[in-house]
Amino acid sequence: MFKLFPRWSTGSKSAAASAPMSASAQSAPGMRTENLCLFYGKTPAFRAVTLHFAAGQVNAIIGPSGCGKTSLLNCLNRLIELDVGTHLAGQVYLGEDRIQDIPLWQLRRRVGMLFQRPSPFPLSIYRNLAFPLREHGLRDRQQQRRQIQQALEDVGLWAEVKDRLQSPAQALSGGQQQRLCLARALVLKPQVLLMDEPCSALDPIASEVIEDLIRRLRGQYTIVIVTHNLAQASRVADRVAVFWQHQGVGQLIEVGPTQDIFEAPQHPLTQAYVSGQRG
Ligand SMILES: Nc1ncnc2c1ncn2[C@@H]1O[C@H](COP(=O)(O)OP(=O)(O)OP(=O)(O)O)[C@@H](O)[C@H]1O
Repeated sequence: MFKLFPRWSTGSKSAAASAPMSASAQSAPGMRTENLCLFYGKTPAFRAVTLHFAAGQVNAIIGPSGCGKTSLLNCLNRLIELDVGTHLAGQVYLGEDRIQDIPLWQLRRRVGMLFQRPSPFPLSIYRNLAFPLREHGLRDRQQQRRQIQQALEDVGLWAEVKDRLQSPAQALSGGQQQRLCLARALVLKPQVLLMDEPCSALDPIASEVIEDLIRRLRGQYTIVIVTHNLAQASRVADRVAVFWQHQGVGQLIEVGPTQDIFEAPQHPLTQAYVSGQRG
Protein backbone atom coordinates (compact mmCIF):
# COMPACT_ATOMS: atom_id res chain seq x y z
CA MET A 1 0.00 0.00 0.00
CA PHE A 2 1.50 3.31 -0.94
CA LYS A 3 1.90 5.96 1.71
CA LEU A 4 0.79 9.26 0.37
CA PHE A 5 1.66 11.87 2.95
CA PRO A 6 4.68 10.52 4.81
CA ARG A 7 5.58 13.89 6.29
CA TRP A 8 1.98 14.88 7.04
CA SER A 9 1.50 12.50 9.80
CA THR A 10 3.63 14.41 12.25
CA GLY A 11 1.43 15.83 14.98
CA SER A 12 -1.63 14.42 16.65
CA LYS A 13 -4.16 12.37 14.68
CA SER A 14 -6.75 12.72 17.40
CA ALA A 15 -6.31 16.47 17.27
CA ALA A 16 -6.76 16.22 13.50
CA ALA A 17 -9.98 14.33 13.96
CA SER A 18 -11.42 16.79 16.41
CA ALA A 19 -10.26 19.96 14.66
CA PRO A 20 -12.99 21.85 12.82
CA MET A 21 -12.94 20.91 9.12
CA SER A 22 -14.15 24.19 7.77
CA ALA A 23 -12.82 27.69 7.70
CA SER A 24 -15.34 30.27 6.66
CA ALA A 25 -14.61 32.15 3.49
CA GLN A 26 -14.54 35.47 5.27
CA SER A 27 -11.96 34.24 7.72
CA ALA A 28 -9.43 33.15 5.06
CA PRO A 29 -6.26 34.80 6.33
CA GLY A 30 -3.56 36.27 4.18
CA MET A 31 0.02 35.05 4.11
CA ARG A 32 3.22 36.98 4.25
CA THR A 33 6.90 36.38 4.07
CA GLU A 34 9.42 38.39 6.02
CA ASN A 35 12.95 38.68 4.75
CA LEU A 36 12.75 35.13 3.38
CA CYS A 37 15.90 33.62 1.87
CA LEU A 38 16.23 30.13 0.43
CA PHE A 39 19.40 28.17 -0.22
CA TYR A 40 19.77 24.88 -2.05
CA GLY A 41 22.90 23.68 -0.30
CA LYS A 42 25.13 26.75 -0.38
CA THR A 43 23.52 28.20 -3.49
CA PRO A 44 20.97 30.94 -2.87
CA ALA A 45 17.72 30.56 -4.85
CA PHE A 46 16.15 33.84 -3.72
CA ARG A 47 16.99 36.47 -1.20
CA ALA A 48 15.23 38.89 1.18
CA VAL A 49 11.67 38.39 0.01
CA THR A 50 9.19 40.39 2.07
CA LEU A 51 5.81 39.95 0.46
CA HIS A 52 2.19 40.07 1.52
CA PHE A 53 -0.40 37.80 -0.12
CA ALA A 54 -3.65 39.62 0.44
CA ALA A 55 -6.47 37.72 2.15
CA GLY A 56 -9.22 36.51 -0.16
CA GLN A 57 -7.43 37.83 -3.24
CA VAL A 58 -5.71 36.24 -6.20
CA ASN A 59 -1.99 36.97 -5.88
CA ALA A 60 0.09 36.14 -8.96
CA ILE A 61 3.84 35.61 -8.99
CA ILE A 62 5.47 36.23 -12.36
CA GLY A 63 9.02 36.47 -13.66
CA PRO A 64 11.47 34.76 -16.00
CA SER A 65 12.48 31.14 -15.62
CA GLY A 66 14.74 30.34 -12.67
CA CYS A 67 13.99 33.40 -10.54
CA GLY A 68 12.58 31.29 -7.70
CA LYS A 69 8.79 31.42 -8.16
CA THR A 70 8.12 27.72 -7.60
CA SER A 71 10.67 27.56 -4.79
CA LEU A 72 8.90 30.42 -3.03
CA LEU A 73 5.51 28.75 -3.47
CA ASN A 74 6.91 25.55 -1.98
CA CYS A 75 8.06 27.49 1.07
CA LEU A 76 4.51 28.60 1.84
CA ASN A 77 3.37 25.09 2.83
CA ARG A 78 6.83 23.81 3.81
CA LEU A 79 6.91 21.42 0.87
CA ILE A 80 10.41 22.79 0.29
CA GLU A 81 11.60 20.78 3.30
CA LEU A 82 11.24 17.63 1.22
CA ASP A 83 14.21 18.81 -0.85
CA VAL A 84 17.26 17.55 0.99
CA GLY A 85 19.82 20.25 1.74
CA THR A 86 17.52 23.26 1.60
CA HIS A 87 18.01 25.98 4.14
CA LEU A 88 15.56 28.79 4.87
CA ALA A 89 16.09 32.05 6.69
CA GLY A 90 13.38 34.54 7.52
CA GLN A 91 9.75 33.86 8.29
CA VAL A 92 6.47 32.88 6.67
CA TYR A 93 3.20 33.77 8.37
CA LEU A 94 -0.28 32.40 7.83
CA GLY A 95 -2.45 35.11 9.33
CA GLU A 96 -0.64 35.90 12.57
CA ASP A 97 0.89 32.45 12.97
CA ARG A 98 4.42 31.53 11.96
CA ILE A 99 4.05 28.47 9.77
CA GLN A 100 6.87 26.76 11.67
CA ASP A 101 4.63 26.89 14.75
CA ILE A 102 1.65 25.26 13.01
CA PRO A 103 1.61 21.44 13.14
CA LEU A 104 2.48 20.19 9.67
CA TRP A 105 -0.76 18.22 9.21
CA GLN A 106 -2.74 21.35 10.04
CA LEU A 107 -0.67 23.59 7.78
CA ARG A 108 -1.15 21.22 4.83
CA ARG A 109 -4.89 21.21 5.46
CA ARG A 110 -5.07 25.00 5.71
CA VAL A 111 -2.81 25.58 2.71
CA GLY A 112 -3.87 23.45 -0.27
CA MET A 113 -1.85 23.03 -3.45
CA LEU A 114 -2.50 22.48 -7.12
CA PHE A 115 0.46 21.38 -9.21
CA GLN A 116 1.46 22.02 -12.78
CA ARG A 117 0.49 18.57 -14.01
CA PRO A 118 -2.78 16.97 -12.99
CA SER A 119 -1.78 14.35 -10.43
CA PRO A 120 -4.80 12.26 -9.42
CA PHE A 121 -4.05 9.29 -7.19
CA PRO A 122 -4.37 5.89 -8.90
CA LEU A 123 -7.76 5.46 -7.24
CA SER A 124 -11.38 6.02 -8.17
CA ILE A 125 -12.74 9.55 -8.56
CA TYR A 126 -14.55 9.21 -5.23
CA ARG A 127 -11.59 7.78 -3.34
CA ASN A 128 -9.33 10.57 -4.59
CA LEU A 129 -11.38 12.88 -2.37
CA ALA A 130 -12.25 10.43 0.41
CA PHE A 131 -8.58 9.61 0.95
CA PRO A 132 -7.43 13.05 2.15
CA LEU A 133 -10.56 13.40 4.28
CA ARG A 134 -9.77 10.13 6.02
CA GLU A 135 -6.10 11.06 6.37
CA HIS A 136 -7.24 14.21 8.15
CA GLY A 137 -9.47 12.30 10.51
CA LEU A 138 -12.92 12.65 8.93
CA ARG A 139 -14.36 9.13 9.07
CA ASP A 140 -18.10 9.85 9.07
CA ARG A 141 -19.20 8.42 5.69
CA GLN A 142 -22.21 10.71 5.30
CA GLN A 143 -20.20 13.80 5.99
CA GLN A 144 -17.51 12.55 3.63
CA ARG A 145 -20.15 12.16 0.90
CA ARG A 146 -21.49 15.66 1.52
CA GLN A 147 -18.07 17.27 1.40
CA ILE A 148 -17.05 15.29 -1.68
CA GLN A 149 -20.19 16.30 -3.57
CA GLN A 150 -19.72 19.91 -2.51
CA ALA A 151 -16.09 19.97 -3.67
CA LEU A 152 -17.00 18.38 -7.01
CA GLU A 153 -19.79 20.91 -7.45
CA ASP A 154 -17.43 23.75 -6.59
CA VAL A 155 -15.17 22.79 -9.48
CA GLY A 156 -18.08 22.15 -11.86
CA LEU A 157 -17.32 18.42 -12.07
CA TRP A 158 -20.26 16.90 -10.20
CA ALA A 159 -22.63 16.74 -13.18
CA GLU A 160 -19.90 15.17 -15.31
CA VAL A 161 -18.87 12.43 -12.86
CA LYS A 162 -21.76 11.77 -10.49
CA ASP A 163 -22.71 8.60 -12.36
CA ARG A 164 -19.18 7.20 -12.43
CA LEU A 165 -17.68 8.07 -9.09
CA GLN A 166 -16.13 4.61 -8.81
CA SER A 167 -14.32 4.89 -12.17
CA PRO A 168 -10.56 5.42 -12.19
CA ALA A 169 -9.68 9.08 -11.86
CA GLN A 170 -6.90 8.61 -14.38
CA ALA A 171 -9.49 7.89 -17.09
CA LEU A 172 -10.69 11.51 -16.92
CA SER A 173 -9.47 14.06 -19.46
CA GLY A 174 -6.50 16.25 -18.48
CA GLY A 175 -8.75 19.22 -17.74
CA GLN A 176 -11.12 17.09 -15.68
CA GLN A 177 -8.18 15.60 -13.80
CA GLN A 178 -6.92 19.07 -12.94
CA ARG A 179 -10.38 20.05 -11.69
CA LEU A 180 -10.46 16.83 -9.65
CA CYS A 181 -7.11 17.80 -8.12
CA LEU A 182 -8.54 21.22 -7.31
CA ALA A 183 -11.56 19.50 -5.72
CA ARG A 184 -9.12 17.32 -3.74
CA ALA A 185 -7.56 20.48 -2.35
CA LEU A 186 -10.94 22.14 -1.71
CA VAL A 187 -12.46 19.11 0.02
CA LEU A 188 -10.28 19.83 3.05
CA LYS A 189 -11.69 23.37 3.16
CA PRO A 190 -8.35 25.13 3.10
CA GLN A 191 -7.86 28.83 3.67
CA VAL A 192 -5.09 29.30 1.13
CA LEU A 193 -4.69 27.74 -2.31
CA LEU A 194 -1.26 27.58 -3.92
CA MET A 195 -1.23 26.99 -7.66
CA ASP A 196 1.93 26.29 -9.62
CA GLU A 197 1.30 26.92 -13.31
CA PRO A 198 -2.07 25.15 -13.02
CA CYS A 199 -2.94 25.51 -16.72
CA SER A 200 0.40 24.90 -18.37
CA ALA A 201 -0.38 21.24 -19.16
CA LEU A 202 -3.91 21.96 -20.38
CA ASP A 203 -5.41 22.89 -23.73
CA PRO A 204 -6.87 26.42 -24.12
CA ILE A 205 -10.44 25.38 -23.36
CA ALA A 206 -9.54 23.42 -20.23
CA SER A 207 -7.32 26.36 -19.19
CA GLU A 208 -10.23 28.74 -19.54
CA VAL A 209 -12.34 26.52 -17.27
CA ILE A 210 -9.61 26.60 -14.59
CA GLU A 211 -9.25 30.37 -14.96
CA ASP A 212 -13.01 30.79 -14.52
CA LEU A 213 -12.79 28.69 -11.39
CA ILE A 214 -9.95 30.81 -10.01
CA ARG A 215 -12.07 33.92 -10.52
CA ARG A 216 -15.02 32.23 -8.80
CA LEU A 217 -12.91 31.13 -5.85
CA ARG A 218 -11.68 34.70 -5.30
CA GLY A 219 -12.95 36.03 -1.99
CA GLN A 220 -13.36 32.58 -0.48
CA TYR A 221 -9.69 31.65 -0.44
CA THR A 222 -6.39 33.44 -0.46
CA ILE A 223 -4.90 32.31 -3.76
CA VAL A 224 -1.24 32.43 -4.74
CA ILE A 225 -0.62 31.46 -8.35
CA VAL A 226 2.68 31.13 -10.18
CA THR A 227 2.29 31.64 -13.89
CA HIS A 228 4.44 32.27 -16.95
CA ASN A 229 1.37 33.37 -18.79
CA LEU A 230 1.25 37.14 -18.43
CA ALA A 231 -2.17 37.38 -20.06
CA GLN A 232 -3.46 34.88 -17.54
CA ALA A 233 -1.98 36.86 -14.64
CA SER A 234 -3.64 40.01 -15.94
CA ARG A 235 -6.98 38.21 -16.29
CA VAL A 236 -7.15 36.45 -12.93
CA ALA A 237 -4.98 38.31 -10.44
CA ASP A 238 -5.84 41.15 -8.07
CA ARG A 239 -2.19 41.70 -7.24
CA VAL A 240 1.02 40.73 -9.00
CA ALA A 241 4.53 40.21 -7.62
CA VAL A 242 7.38 40.34 -10.12
CA PHE A 243 10.56 38.38 -9.54
CA TRP A 244 13.89 38.68 -11.33
CA GLN A 245 17.21 36.93 -11.16
CA HIS A 246 20.13 39.17 -10.25
CA GLN A 247 23.58 37.57 -10.35
CA GLY A 248 21.91 34.16 -10.23
CA VAL A 249 19.72 34.91 -7.20
CA GLY A 250 15.97 35.54 -7.32
CA GLN A 251 14.64 38.83 -5.98
CA LEU A 252 11.29 40.50 -5.67
CA ILE A 253 11.52 43.63 -7.81
CA GLU A 254 7.99 44.98 -7.74
CA VAL A 255 4.56 44.19 -6.35
CA GLY A 256 1.24 45.96 -6.72
CA PRO A 257 -2.30 45.89 -8.07
CA THR A 258 -2.50 44.05 -11.39
CA GLN A 259 -3.46 47.12 -13.38
CA ASP A 260 -0.49 49.09 -12.05
CA ILE A 261 1.95 46.30 -12.85
CA PHE A 262 0.73 45.90 -16.42
CA GLU A 263 -0.13 49.50 -17.26
CA ALA A 264 2.16 51.62 -15.11
CA PRO A 265 5.07 49.46 -13.90
CA GLN A 266 7.64 51.32 -11.84
CA HIS A 267 10.67 49.08 -12.22
CA PRO A 268 12.42 49.19 -15.62
CA LEU A 269 12.74 45.38 -15.63
CA THR A 270 8.99 45.01 -14.99
CA GLN A 271 8.37 47.40 -17.88
CA ALA A 272 10.64 45.35 -20.12
CA TYR A 273 9.09 42.07 -18.97
CA VAL A 274 5.41 42.95 -19.32
CA SER A 275 6.04 44.59 -22.68
CA GLY A 276 7.75 41.44 -23.93
CA GLN A 277 11.18 43.04 -24.41
CA ARG A 278 12.83 40.94 -21.69
CA GLY A 279 12.34 37.48 -20.21
N1 LIG B 1 15.67 20.91 -5.87
C1 LIG B 1 16.55 21.83 -6.25
N2 LIG B 1 17.84 21.69 -5.98
C2 LIG B 1 18.77 22.61 -6.35
N3 LIG B 1 18.45 23.75 -7.00
C3 LIG B 1 17.16 23.94 -7.31
C4 LIG B 1 16.14 23.00 -6.96
N4 LIG B 1 14.95 23.48 -7.39
C5 LIG B 1 15.22 24.67 -7.99
N5 LIG B 1 16.54 24.95 -7.94
C6 LIG B 1 17.19 26.14 -8.47
O1 LIG B 1 16.63 27.27 -7.81
C7 LIG B 1 16.45 28.34 -8.72
C8 LIG B 1 14.98 28.75 -8.75
O2 LIG B 1 14.22 27.67 -9.32
P1 LIG B 1 12.64 27.71 -9.40
O3 LIG B 1 12.19 26.46 -10.06
O4 LIG B 1 12.10 28.04 -8.08
O5 LIG B 1 12.44 28.96 -10.38
P2 LIG B 1 11.17 29.35 -11.23
O6 LIG B 1 11.15 30.83 -11.29
O7 LIG B 1 9.96 28.68 -10.67
O8 LIG B 1 11.53 28.73 -12.65
P3 LIG B 1 10.54 28.20 -13.80
O9 LIG B 1 9.72 29.39 -14.17
O10 LIG B 1 11.47 27.77 -14.88
O11 LIG B 1 9.74 27.08 -13.21
C9 LIG B 1 16.96 27.86 -10.06
O12 LIG B 1 18.28 28.28 -10.22
C10 LIG B 1 16.90 26.35 -9.94
O13 LIG B 1 17.87 25.73 -10.74
